[in-house]
Amino acid sequence: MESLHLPPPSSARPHPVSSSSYATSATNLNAIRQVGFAPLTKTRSGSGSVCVGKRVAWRRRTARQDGASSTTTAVEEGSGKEGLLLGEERDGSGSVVGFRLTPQAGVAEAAKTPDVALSREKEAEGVEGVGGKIAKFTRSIIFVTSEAAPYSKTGGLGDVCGSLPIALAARGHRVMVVSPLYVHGAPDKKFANVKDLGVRIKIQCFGGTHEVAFFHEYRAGVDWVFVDHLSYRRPGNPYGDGHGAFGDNQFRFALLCHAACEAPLVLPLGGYTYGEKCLFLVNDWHAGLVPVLLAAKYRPFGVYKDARCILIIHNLAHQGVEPAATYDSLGLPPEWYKALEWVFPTWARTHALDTGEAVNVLKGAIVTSDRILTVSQGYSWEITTPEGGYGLNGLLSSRKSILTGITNGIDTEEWNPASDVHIPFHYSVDDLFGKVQCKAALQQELGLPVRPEVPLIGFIGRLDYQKGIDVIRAAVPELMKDDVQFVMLGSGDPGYENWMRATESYYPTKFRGWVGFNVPVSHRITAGCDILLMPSRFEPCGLNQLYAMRYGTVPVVHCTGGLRDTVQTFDPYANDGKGEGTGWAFSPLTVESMLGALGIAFKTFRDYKESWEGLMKRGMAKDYTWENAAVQYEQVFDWVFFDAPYVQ
Ligand SMILES: Nc1ncnc2c1ncn2[C@@H]1O[C@H](COP(=O)(O)OP(=O)(O)O[C@H]2O[C@H](CO)[C@@H](O)[C@H](O)[C@H]2O)[C@@H](O)[C@H]1O
Repeated sequence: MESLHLPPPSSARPHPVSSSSYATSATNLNAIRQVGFAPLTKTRSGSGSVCVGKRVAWRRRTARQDGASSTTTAVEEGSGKEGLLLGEERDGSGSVVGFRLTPQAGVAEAAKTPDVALSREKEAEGVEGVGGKIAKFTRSIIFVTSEAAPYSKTGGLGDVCGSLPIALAARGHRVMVVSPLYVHGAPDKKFANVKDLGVRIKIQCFGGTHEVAFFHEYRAGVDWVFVDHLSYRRPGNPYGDGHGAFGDNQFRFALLCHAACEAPLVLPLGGYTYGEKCLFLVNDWHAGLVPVLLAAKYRPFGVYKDARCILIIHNLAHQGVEPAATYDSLGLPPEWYKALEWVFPTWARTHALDTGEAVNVLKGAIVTSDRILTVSQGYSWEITTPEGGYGLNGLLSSRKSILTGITNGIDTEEWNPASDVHIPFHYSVDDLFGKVQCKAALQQELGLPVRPEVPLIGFIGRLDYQKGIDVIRAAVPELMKDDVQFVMLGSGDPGYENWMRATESYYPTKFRGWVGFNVPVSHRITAGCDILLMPSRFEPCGLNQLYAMRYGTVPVVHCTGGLRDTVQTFDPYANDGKGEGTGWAFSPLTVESMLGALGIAFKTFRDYKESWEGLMKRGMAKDYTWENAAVQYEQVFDWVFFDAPYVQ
């Protein structure tokens, strides 16, 4: 299919008109958009940090200045006419959550699109979703995320935000995913079906007014919404390029959050907006300003008072911390500074005059969200401990009663050894011959000796401290003494990338290091290896061990977080000698204990073929479908609506 080249938003585009025709509290919205959160006049302490003690005085001054904070303009060229009310949309409790309007000129196309209209009607009539299961209460759900596969992916976050929305939509929920439109240069096939909604909003933050546009694709029952702004249109991945992280990431993701808060109010998807009574699912720090904005910018004006927000933590190590002086740019009222305030302990400060003052977006999300979820139960406990809490353990402990974990699912269509388009041979739990062929094909592809009797170990992941890559590096000389083969696929830290290249030339018949991000290769490694190694220092959930088990590849993992929850150490004596378990989870994280676990795995692979087959088959039989996880999410959705909003 011919892919689209998307032009950047510009003032020459169709002129937006008032959004007053939408089914929202228009008067209140206008009030919000007219209230100024103008930047404060800063004074500085000796260290260069903003002096917080002066804030109140500045606030009074700026309150009189009254610059518009966020102006929303929308819909169709020129008309400004209100749509005709055709009907209402009600939730499970009978409350009106949205109105069906006659489509306005700018949105007629979306409403007319037959598959969109038809599937939305089917949902409304209660036609059964995938697996014949529909949620008891259906909700309007807004995912906010920095990445969503297949449009953007650098790791597991993209996988989750590409799959969970579809699973929830299949259960009858109305689901929108808001993420940036990362396009650059040549037309990008991934965005070939994305259409400009013709809606522009103006967001006031970072000392200026920034216009963003919304693009849209309705796919697999989900409204995929892409926020378009020049700052997302650059080479590299969503967060950085060869020179490191982008310096304006705080701005880029603040913009995403502002736009995501407006999306349910201004986007007439399928003819009508999602409305105010919706549930935001915000993922990691990039989306962390959403609950703060709901509490600080919208609720004081009576907007979103029935909405709720759940923070999903995929990785606590990244928190969106920036100098305290940047607070004034975020487009938040000055009196909410404390929500984001973050003071580094004395030992972490760089010099004697450093006051350690910063703003921490994830902290802001933790103190304003209605509930907090992590991507496994084990991790939800770990982040309340000093070892796993990255400084936020105290705060997270204080919110323990609303903190839960749900293990991620996997996309069982993309990751299915019986039909995977990326692997050369197919197989299933009933016929494993294809796996033997996949191993031979992988050895051949990598230029390794084709030897079925040699255990082939794989590693896939970011070359990052989190993934225990230093432990692998320290263990390789010892590991390579054994008759094994090892293939690593990863990118990240240039030091480790160079080490992988050097190791390959040092052990040409045993080691391969594939530097880069390559999804088809990751599938072939998952299918072709006997063992998947994951010595992660911490792992909120981990997806590769789940993919591995589904492909009959036995995981050897560090016993932490989601790895501990999902990989059960092999016990050959259990079950009347038939054995139990799906892999090995070793602890502590040392070279010795990792080599010890690998040694047992090699012995089992070589000498106990039946036990090995049992390990493979038990892993392949595990149910890690998103359908399963979605049902658990729904339980949390019910809980979040039982309670009043945490910040009113
Ligand atoms: N070089 C490469 N080439 C091709 N594919 C590659 C690759 N490197 C990684 N991938 C893929 O990226 C994904 C990585 O997912 P993980 O869950 O293992 O880790 P990540 O740390 O990114 O995610 C964070 O979020 C997820 C989702 O919640 C949590 O499971 C996890 O614990 C947490 O750290 C997998 O799909 C993997 O195959």
